[in-house]
Amino acid sequence: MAEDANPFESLQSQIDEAATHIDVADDVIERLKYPERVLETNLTVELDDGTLERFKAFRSQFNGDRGPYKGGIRYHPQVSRDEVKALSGWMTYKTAIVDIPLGGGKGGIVIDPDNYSESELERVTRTFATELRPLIGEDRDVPAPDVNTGQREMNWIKDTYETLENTTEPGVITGKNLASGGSEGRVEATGRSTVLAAREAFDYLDKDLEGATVAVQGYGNAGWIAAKLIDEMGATVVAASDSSGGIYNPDGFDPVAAKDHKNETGSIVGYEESEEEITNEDVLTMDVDLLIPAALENAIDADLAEAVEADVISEAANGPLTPAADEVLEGKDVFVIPDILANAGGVTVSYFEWVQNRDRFYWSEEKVNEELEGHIVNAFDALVETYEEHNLDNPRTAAYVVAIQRVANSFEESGSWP
Ligand SMILES: NC(=O)C1=CN([C@@H]2O[C@H](COP(=O)(O)OP(=O)(O)OC[C@H]3O[C@@H](n4cnc5c(N)ncnc54)[C@H](O)[C@@H]3O)[C@@H](O)[C@H]2O)C=CC1
Ligand SMILES: O=C(O)CCC(=O)C(=O)O
Repeated sequence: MAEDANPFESLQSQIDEAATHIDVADDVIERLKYPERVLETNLTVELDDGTLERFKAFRSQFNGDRGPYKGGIRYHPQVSRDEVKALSGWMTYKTAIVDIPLGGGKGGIVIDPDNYSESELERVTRTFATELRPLIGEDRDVPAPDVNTGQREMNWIKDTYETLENTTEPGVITGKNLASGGSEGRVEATGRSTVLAAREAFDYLDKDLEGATVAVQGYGNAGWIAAKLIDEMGATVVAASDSSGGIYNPDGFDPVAAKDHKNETGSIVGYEESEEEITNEDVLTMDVDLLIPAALENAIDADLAEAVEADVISEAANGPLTPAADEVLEGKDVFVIPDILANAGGVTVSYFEWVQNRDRFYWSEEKVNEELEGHIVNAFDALVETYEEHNLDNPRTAAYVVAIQRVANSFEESGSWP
């Protein structure tokens, strides 16, 4: 298992590294390294057997200089205050690199949803929504899905908020289903940007995506869609894993059938096209052209990075590399497309959902995907321009240079209170 780095410290070291390449004053950088505020709350919820259980929950509002705080809500036993703070910081620089008028936030509940019934999860979610009510709103803070949450939870939060506020405000949350005001293309958006960014990187590096081999770690929303779309672009997905283990076929397998198998059995392990069952570490260190980490933070530490053989990494997950791993991979000339760009499709289409909710006018899937592609290609071009102009060794630093500069500009141009 990879050694754990504190994700909040990882975020701060990424900011510090980028800060050495930009002309932003130290006191402004200091402001950009910490959340503006963090809600820590305890949700007391009645279980189906009538007993009460307490769940710790957080919402971090990192930065609102460029617009309302924006970012997902995660349900996971490892959710912690520092994790949520880091994730909200990454959201701030993510919305900046893709240049959408939003800030950064993130939330989470310390819970393993597999251990609770649907009605218990609904009560937990509605209790959290009640706690969040004074903080959120379409012009204040707009949550969305993340690990182990999806349309169902977003619909519950919207309904709770609208009921308590006695209003209609679908833009208070994104990632809803279509009937509740969701957007076409939101479910696929994170995986879509991961592969669009990979396509741009392959083009930049003069590498052929057609026939390229791909390994995907994590087969949830982000990972499986990335596998499906990269397969459609002509690449060959040879390995994938989820929390139960991995599958491998040197000739490639059908990502959709692998997902069907996971839906039926709970895991991709045992999928019939797999020639060999492999470990999660095998997936991360496989000799492939493209590696897509799509699970959780700290998947690759410095030791594992020594064994990584991929040429390009497109980070669907947030924070999958520790800073020490980043350094090792930089030394090995692995081109890492940073999370804040690679997985920014999710928040970009969330932004489109928010725009559509406010306009009460809905777009076709074709328009959503076309607009998304424009934002990702522009962000990649901005990264490359800065990468070359500053002669940087790490694309992540280039992305942060662009993003920090944009957030700092908004802050500085708003003037100051006496
Ligand atoms: N859902 C979204 O719109 C967005 C998600 N992300 C990031 O993508 C990553 C994955 O999120 P989702 O796909 O939404 O979550 P999900 O809950 O749909 O899927 C997570 C997947 O990771 C697997 N997993 C967990 N631990 C693992 C391990 N140690 N080894 C291998 N697989 C493991 C799970 O089995 C599951 O297949 C997270 O870092 C999340 O923050 C980023 C941007 C947007
Ligand atoms: O769709 C959103 O607003 C945020 C998605 C998210 O949590 C992320 O990009 O990490």
